[in-house]
Amino acid sequence: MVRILVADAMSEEGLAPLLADPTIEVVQKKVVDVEDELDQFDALLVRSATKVTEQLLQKMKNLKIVGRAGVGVDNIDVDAATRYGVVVINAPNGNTISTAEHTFAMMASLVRRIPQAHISVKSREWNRSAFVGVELFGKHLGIIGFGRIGSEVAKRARAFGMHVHVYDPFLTKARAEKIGVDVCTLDELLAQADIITVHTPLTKETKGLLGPKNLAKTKKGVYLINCARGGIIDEQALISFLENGHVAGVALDVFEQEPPGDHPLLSFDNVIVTPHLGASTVEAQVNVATQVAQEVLTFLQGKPVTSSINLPTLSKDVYEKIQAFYTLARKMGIVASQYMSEPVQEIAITYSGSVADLETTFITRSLLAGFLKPRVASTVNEVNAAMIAKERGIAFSEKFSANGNDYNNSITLTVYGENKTFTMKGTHIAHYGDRIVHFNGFAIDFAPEGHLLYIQHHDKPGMIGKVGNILGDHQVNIATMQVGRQEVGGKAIMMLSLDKPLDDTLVETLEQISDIDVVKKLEV
Ligand SMILES: NC(=O)c1ccc[n+]([C@@H]2O[C@H](COP(=O)([O-])OP(=O)(O)OC[C@H]3O[C@@H](n4cnc5c(N)ncnc54)[C@H](O)[C@@H]3O)[C@@H](O)[C@H]2O)c1
Ligand SMILES: O=C(O)[C@H](O)COP(=O)(O)O
Repeated sequence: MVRILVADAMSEEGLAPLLADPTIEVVQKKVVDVEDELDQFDALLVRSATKVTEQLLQKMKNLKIVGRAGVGVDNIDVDAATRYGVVVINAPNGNTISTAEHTFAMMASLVRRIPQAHISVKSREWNRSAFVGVELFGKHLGIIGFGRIGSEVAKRARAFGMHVHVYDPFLTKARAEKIGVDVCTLDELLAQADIITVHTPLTKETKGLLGPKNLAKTKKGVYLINCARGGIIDEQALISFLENGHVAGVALDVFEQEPPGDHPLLSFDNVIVTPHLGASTVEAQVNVATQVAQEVLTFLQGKPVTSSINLPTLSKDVYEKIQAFYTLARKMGIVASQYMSEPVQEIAITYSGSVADLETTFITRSLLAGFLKPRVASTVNEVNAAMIAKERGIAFSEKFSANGNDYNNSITLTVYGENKTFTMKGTHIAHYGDRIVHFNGFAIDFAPEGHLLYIQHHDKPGMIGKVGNILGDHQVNIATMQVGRQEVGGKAIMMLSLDKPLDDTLVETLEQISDIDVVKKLEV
C-alpha cells in the first residue's frame, strides 16, 4: 500500500484521483501530528505552509516524491531533496490567473483606498472626502518579472488603459514583441512607473531588489505591490520610504516572515495587506491539487513526470521513445560497476545511431544511477545520480555519433579506473531486447540480466568443459552461454547466465583453474 501525506489544506476535488485509488492511503494531517509515522510515507504533498527541510527529509526515509500544490518551492530544500533522491514537483500554472487577479484586486483597492473606506463605513462613518483615489487609466505600470503571472497582469492592465513597462532580464525580445509590452531596463522602469508590481521568484538576485537604492530611483508618490514573495521589496527600506512620504501606498500579499506578527508595516494607513491569498480561489486550488495529484499518481506508476524541479522534464512521447534505452543504460551501468570493482575517475558515454537523436540526459542519469547503486549506501536514482557522481569525483561525458556502427542504435560506455579502462557496448533490438555486443574488447552477444558469470581465459580446448563440470558438481544450472575471442589461441571470454547466484567460494574455485585469468559475478 502506497502512503501519501497531505500536510497542508488542499482541494478534495483535486485530490480525488488519489483518494479513489484503492492501492493508496491518503493521510491528511500536519507533519507534527504524524511524527511517529514519518518514515512510512512514499509521497508528501504540501502548499507553502509546511517547510520541507533537510531534517524532515531525513525523517521521511521512504519518501520518493514531494508535490508542491502551487508555484513557489522556497519552502522546500530542493538541494537536500535532490541529495536524498527525492523528486520535487510543483503545479506551475494552476494558480496563475488567480494570482494575477488578486494583484489586480490589490492594485484597484490600493489606489481607490477600498479597504480603508470599508473599515470606515463599517465603523458607522460616512467620510467621502477622506477616500479620494486615483484612476488606473493612463497610469504607467512597471512589472518586474514577466513570467506567467507578470504577463497575465499586463493583459489586464492594458484592458484598463494603462501603459505597461516590463523589466525581466530573461525575457526574449520575440516574446515581448508578441505580447506588445515596452521592455525596459530596471532603472527606466523605476523612473517611469506610477505603480510597480513585482512577479519574480525570491532568489539571491531578487531579494531586496526594491531596497533603499532602487526605491530612491522611483517617482515620488509611487504605489508598490508585492503578490510574489516577501523580501523582494525590502521591508525595512519600505518603512523609511513610507515614513518620508515618497511611497504613496503599498499592497502586500506576502511577507518576509509569515505570518508577519506585529509588524511595523501594519501600522501604516496606506499599507493594505492580505494573508498570502494570491492562490486562494476555489479554481486555483482545484487546479493545483489536480495537477500534483495526477503527477504523483503518474510518478508512482513509474511513468515520467512533467513538472519536476530536480529531474529533466520529459513529455510522454519522448519518454516512450527513450524508455528502452533508459533500461539498457541502467543495466550497463550495473554491469560496468561490478566489473570495474575499483575507484573510477571518468565515465564516457557515446550514443550512436537512432539513440543519438533522442533526449539523452535521462538515459545518462539512468546509467550513472545503475553504476553508482552498488557503490553508495544511500538512495541513488535519476534525481541525484549526477550530483553523487560529481561529489565522488567521477566525471562523466556524453558524445553523439550519427553512425550506429552495424547497429541501428548503440550505447558505448567507457569507464576509466585508476588501474584499467573498461569498455562495453549495448544495443536495443525491437522484439528481441537488450544485448551487450562488445565487452571488454571482445565481440559477444548476451542479454544483460539475471545472474551472469564472466570468465576471461586462454582460448584452449576443454575450457568450457572445466567450467561446466565445476558448476554442475555444485548444482548450478547454466541457462545460456556466449563465447568470444580476440584470435585463435589468444584471449577469450565466456559469459554465462546462471539459474541462481554463485557463491563466492565457487568463484575462487573457478579462479584457480589454470588458463583462467578473470572470474566476475555480475548480478543485474
Ligand atoms: N501570492 C501568491 O499566493 C502567489 C501565487 C502564485 C505565485 N506566487 C509567486 O509569484 C512569483 C511569480 O510566479 P510565476 O508563476 O509568474 O513565475 P514565473 O517563473 O513564470 O515568472 C517569474 C519571472 O521572473 C523573472 N525573473 C527572474 N529573476 C529576475 C530578476 N532578477 N529580475 C526580474 N525578473 C526576474 C523570470 O525571468 C520569470 O520570467 C513567484 O515568486 C511565485 O512564487 C505567489
Ligand atoms: O507559490 C505559490 O504557488 C503561492 O505562493 C501560493 O501558496 P499557497 O499554496 O500556500 O497558497
